[in-house]
Amino acid sequence: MEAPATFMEQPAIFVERTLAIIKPDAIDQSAAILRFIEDHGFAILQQRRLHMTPEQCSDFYAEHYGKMFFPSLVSFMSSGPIIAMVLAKENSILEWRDLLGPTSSHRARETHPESLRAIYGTDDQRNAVHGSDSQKGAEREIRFFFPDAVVEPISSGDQATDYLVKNVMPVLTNGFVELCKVKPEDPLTWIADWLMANNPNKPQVQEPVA
Ligand SMILES: Nc1ncnc2c1ncn2[C@@H]1O[C@H](COP(=O)(O)OP(=O)(O)OP(=O)(O)O)[C@@H](O)[C@H]1O
Repeated sequence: MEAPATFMEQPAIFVERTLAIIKPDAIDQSAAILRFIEDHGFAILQQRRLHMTPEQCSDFYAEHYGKMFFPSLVSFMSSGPIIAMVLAKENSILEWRDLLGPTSSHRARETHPESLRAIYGTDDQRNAVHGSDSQKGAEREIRFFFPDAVVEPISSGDQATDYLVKNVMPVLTNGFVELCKVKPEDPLTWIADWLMANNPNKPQVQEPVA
């Protein structure tokens, strides 16, 4: 016997988060860089503008401690405001690194002229933008700038499907059935109101006894 048709395709969601920074040398170009980020399909989950102290910069770039360029890197990164962001997209760590281009802006202009560092960077150090280089790095860096952020990975694949099937689809399906019966002129507002009225998780307020 044929399996009954499901009401809706079950979604498969694969999301990865990365930390991006617009560095002090490119802060005046932040509107264009933010547009570039959104045009490339990244969701900006969190965003904050801040001015780091030299101590915070030393902590953030601790892996480079002892290198020749470390003192000037700390002084550059603490020279003005930055924008730190959590970006989300499938394969976001690699994809964002690709869009940045090589570390040196000079080299980026030679080999990756379309990259952000080629367009907005100046030299080997003032290279406009940063991106985490691994999953572990992304977790550490996201925690560094957004300590209150949820740190466990965003649900993906089967885990996300299970969550939606268990917690969202049954109520949503009932709502859609009602929606199809009523066929209102503005279906989105109608379904939003219906969900507010039929949310099984809404707090039950007891009427005061007269
Ligand atoms: N040779 C260098 N001279 C001056 N500054 C440098 C040099 N190499 C790296 N830097 C600075 O230190 C930062 C961190 O260097 P790293 O090798 O981690 O490069 P990256 O991973 O491409 O950059 P980021 O970590 O900022 O995304 C660079 O982005 C750049 O600002």
